[in-house]
Amino acid sequence: MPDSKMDETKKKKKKTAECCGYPISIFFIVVNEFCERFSYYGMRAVLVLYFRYFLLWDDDLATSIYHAFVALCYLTPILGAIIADSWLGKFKTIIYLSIVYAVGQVVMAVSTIHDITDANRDGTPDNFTLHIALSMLGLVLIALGTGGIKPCVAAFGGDQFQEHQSRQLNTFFSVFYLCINAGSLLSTLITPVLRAQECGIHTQQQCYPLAFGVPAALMVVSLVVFIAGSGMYTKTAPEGNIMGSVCKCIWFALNNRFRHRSDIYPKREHWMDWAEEKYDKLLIAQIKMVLKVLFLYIPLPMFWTLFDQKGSRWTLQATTMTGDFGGFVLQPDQMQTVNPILILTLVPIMDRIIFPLIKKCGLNFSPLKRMTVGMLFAATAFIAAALVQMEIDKTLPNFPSSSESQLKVVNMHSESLIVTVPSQEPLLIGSFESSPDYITFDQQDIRLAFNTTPEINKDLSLIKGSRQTLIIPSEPAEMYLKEDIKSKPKEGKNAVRFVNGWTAYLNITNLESSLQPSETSNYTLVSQGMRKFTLTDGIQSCEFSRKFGFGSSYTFLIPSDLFSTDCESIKEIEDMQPNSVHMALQIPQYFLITTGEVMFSVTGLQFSYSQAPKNMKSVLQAGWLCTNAVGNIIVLIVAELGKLPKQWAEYVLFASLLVAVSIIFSIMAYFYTYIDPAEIEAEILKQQETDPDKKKKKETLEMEEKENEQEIKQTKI
Ligand SMILES: N[C@@H](Cc1ccccc1)C(=O)N[C@@H](Cc1ccccc1)C(=O)O
Repeated sequence: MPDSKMDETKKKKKKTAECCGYPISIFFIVVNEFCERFSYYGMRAVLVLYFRYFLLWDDDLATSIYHAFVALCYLTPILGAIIADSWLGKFKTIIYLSIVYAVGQVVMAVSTIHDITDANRDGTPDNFTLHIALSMLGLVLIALGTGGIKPCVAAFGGDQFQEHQSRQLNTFFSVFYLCINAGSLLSTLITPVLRAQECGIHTQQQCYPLAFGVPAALMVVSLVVFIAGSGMYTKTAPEGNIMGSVCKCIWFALNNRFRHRSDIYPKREHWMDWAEEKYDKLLIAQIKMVLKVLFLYIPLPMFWTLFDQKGSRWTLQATTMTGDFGGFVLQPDQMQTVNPILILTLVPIMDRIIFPLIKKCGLNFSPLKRMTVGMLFAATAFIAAALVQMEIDKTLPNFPSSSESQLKVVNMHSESLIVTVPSQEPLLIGSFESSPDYITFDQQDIRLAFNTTPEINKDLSLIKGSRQTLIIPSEPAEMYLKEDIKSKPKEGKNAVRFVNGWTAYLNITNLESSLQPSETSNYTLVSQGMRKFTLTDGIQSCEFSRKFGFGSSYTFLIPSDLFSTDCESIKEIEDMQPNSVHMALQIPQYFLITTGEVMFSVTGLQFSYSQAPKNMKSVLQAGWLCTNAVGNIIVLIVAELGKLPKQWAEYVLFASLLVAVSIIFSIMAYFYTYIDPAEIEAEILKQQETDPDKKKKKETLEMEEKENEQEIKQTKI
C-alpha cells in the first residue's frame, strides 16, 4: 500500500467512545467472536458423528471429509484477506461473509432432518443423496464464511484502538483468545447433549437438527451483535490489493532474474533484489521479511496434522471407552471440552508463571524454541494416545478376520445337550444356556452333532468374517442361525436382543415388531444407564430392568415361566462385554496436546504478528492459518495411503513424523534472525529520501517496457 494512503487511513481514525480506557466498540467484536466460535466449534463437535451415524459413512470416509472441511476453513482466510484489503474493507467483508456463514449453518441444520425424506417413516432417510448434497453445500458456505472472516475480525478489533491504547490492545488480544475458548467450550458441552436428545415428526431419532440448529441461531446472533455496534466502529478504508502487489513484485523479480541469468551481470545479494528496477525498496524489503517467515512455516502443518485429530480419531477412540464418572456420565464427543478448559487455565499459568520462571533461570526461551517444544508435546500426546489404544485393544472381543467365521450355540431346549464340533472337545450346554464363547472356524461349511434322541446331525454354512449364533429352540430339530453384530455398537451404545422361549407371541418395548414363539429379535440399541423393558403377550405383562454400561451386547433368553416369575427368570448371555477402559485415561493426551497448543499456536500467532511488516500482518495471518489447512490435507493423505492395521500404530507413526519434523524446524529456527520490521522500514524510508536516482530508475524502466510492447505489436503486424 502506498504510504500516503496509509497516512490518510491513520488520520481518518476518529475519537471513539471509551469505557475504562477501552473503545466501547470492542465489546461488540468480542461478543461477536464468542458467538461465532460457539457456532463453529458446536457444529464441528458433532460433525464426525453425523457423518458416521446419520449418513452412515465408515470411519475413514467420515474422518477424511471432516479433515477436508477443516482444511477448507483454513484455506479461505486468503480469500477473506483479499476481499477485505482490496475491495470491501474489513467491516463489509465481515457482514457479507457472516450472512453466507449463517445461511450455511441453516442449510446444514435442515440437511440433518431425517423426516424430510423419510416417506416410509422407518426412522432412516430414504434419499441419502439429498441429505449429502445439502450438508456438503452447507459445509462449503460455512467454510467460506468462517475462514473468510477469520483474518478480518481480530484485525478489525485492533483497528478500534488509538495509538495511546497499546496496553489495552494487548489485553484485547488475550481476552479475544479466551472468548474463542469460552465459546467453543460451551458449544462442545452443549451440542453433544442436544444431539443425544430424541426428536422428529414421524419417528423419534437422535436430534441432529437441534445440535446443528443451535449453532445456526448463534451465528445469526453473532451477526446481529456485530451490526448493532455499527455506529461505534472505526472503519478503515480498503488498503489496496497488497496480495496483488506482492505477487506482481515476486513475479517481476523472478522474470528479471531469468532475463539476466548470464554471468556477465553482477550477482545481487537476494533474488528479490532483481525487482529493484521497478519496485520500491520498501516493498521488496517487506516481501523479504514475509518470505523468510513463510519459509519457516513449511514444516508447521505437521503439528496441525496431529492437533486436529482430537476432533476425529480421538472422539472415535472415546466411543470404545466408558464415560461413567460416578456422579455424571460423559458422552464420547464431550471429551473435546477438555481442550478449551485447559486453554482457559494453561494460558494464564504459562504467561504469568512458567515463562517468567524460565526467564528468571536465565534461559532464553525464544518464540521459535517454544514452538519446537510445543511440537514435541504434541508428539508425546500421540504416544499417550497409542498407549491408551493398546489398553482398549486388550479389552476388545476377538472379532473374526475376513477368512474366519465364528459361532455360538444357545440352548433353549428343556434338557442339556452335548454338541460335537469339528476339531473341538464336545461341548456340554446346559438347558437355557449358551456355549462359553464364540468358536472360531477357518472353514465355512461345518457339521455339528447333537446327542438328542434321535441324534441330530446338522450341516451349517457359516458366513466368512461374521459372528453367528445357532439357536436351538424347545424343538431342537427346528434349530436356526442368527447373525450377530461383529463390531462394537455405535456411539458407545449397547446392542440387545431377545429369544422368545414363551409359548405365545410377545410384545417388548423398544423392539420393532412382536416376537413369535422360539423367534429371536433383531438388535436394538440402548444408551448407557438403567433401561426398562415391558414384556406382554396381550393378557399378562411384566417389567424387566437392567443397568447398561458402554459398548456391550447381550442376548436375553425368555423362559417358559416368564410371567409366573415376574420376568425375573430372564437369562442374559453376554455376547460382548461393556467398554472397560475409562475415558479419564484420555486426559493425559489432552493435557499434552493442549500444552503443545499453548506453546505452538499462541506463540506462533504472536511470532507471525511481530515479524510481519505493518501492511502485511493480514497476509501472514492468512499464511499462518494456511499451515492448518495443509495439516488437515496431510491427515487425509496419510489416512488414505497408509492404512495401518492397528490404530495404535497409526498414532505412533504420526508421533514419529512430528518428532522428525520438529528436528528439521529447530535447525531452520537456529538460522533465523529475529527482526524489528518497523525499524527496518524506517531505515529504508530514510535511505529513500536521500536517493535521487530512485524516481529516474523507475521512469527509465517504464519507458523500456513501453518500447518492448510497441516492438511486439509491430512484429505482429
Ligand atoms: N483451543 C482451540 C479451540 C478448541 C476448542 C474445542 C476443541 C478444539 C479446539 C483454539 O483456541 N482455537 C483458536 C486458534 C486456532 C487453532 C487452530 C487453528 C486455527 C486457529 C481458534 O481461533 O479457533
